[in-house]
Amino acid sequence: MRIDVVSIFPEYLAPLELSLIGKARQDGILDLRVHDLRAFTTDRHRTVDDTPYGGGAGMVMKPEPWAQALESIAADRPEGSGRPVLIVPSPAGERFTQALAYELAEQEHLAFACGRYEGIDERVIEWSREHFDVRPVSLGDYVLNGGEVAVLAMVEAIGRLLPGVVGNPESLVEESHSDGLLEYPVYTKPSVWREREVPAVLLSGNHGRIAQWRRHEQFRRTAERRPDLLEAFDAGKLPRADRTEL
Ligand SMILES: Oc1ccccc1-c1ccno1
Repeated sequence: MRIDVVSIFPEYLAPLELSLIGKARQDGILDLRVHDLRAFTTDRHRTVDDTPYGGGAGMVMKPEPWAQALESIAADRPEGSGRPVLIVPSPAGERFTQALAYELAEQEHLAFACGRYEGIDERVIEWSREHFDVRPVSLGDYVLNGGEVAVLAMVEAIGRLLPGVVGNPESLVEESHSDGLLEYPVYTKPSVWREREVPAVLLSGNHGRIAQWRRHEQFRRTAERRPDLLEAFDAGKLPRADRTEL
């Protein structure tokens, strides 16, 4: 998979050089490129923002540097790859979910546009549809100062689903949201810790009963913490987690 990220703070994406995503890049599973939006400006001050039409506080990101950056990415797309997906992190986007992570992990080429200030001139989003499948995406119902943090989260959630990134693909199957429910609680040695015991069933060696207990714990936790997920589960709206291999 090829991923391009455009930001005025490219160093914000440095954590993607670490751990599993960093290793996936070294192994050639993930070709991730970070671009400084200011490299696509032409004025002496490398200006990327200006005052909003219609007034209001803050500044808006100018359209032309974005068009130059995105045209450059579209022109450099991998040989034979389909239409790239442009993900625009935004509080006004569709919700990022595990199902969307699976969907995006199947793409050959993703581009991320990290907005700052009050956002990117809307005409960039419209213009981008000429070259990309454009998806405004929100991490959740809260406000960040820019898209970089959202990109870190999404690239990790997507990248870890690619074949060869996590050591044991089985671990992708039994995690929160993989089957529409929250994951069960986990325990390790010692069996008694500060007078707290591990549930006896987990020490029984009875794999059928352990599986039953774990499933019950998934439903109990989901009902307690995320009843909204339980409704979706009951309605059969499961995320596409039926794949251990993408
Ligand atoms: O609040 C934001 C500002 C810029 C880019 C993205 C966001 C955001 C908030 C939630 N998900 O994305």
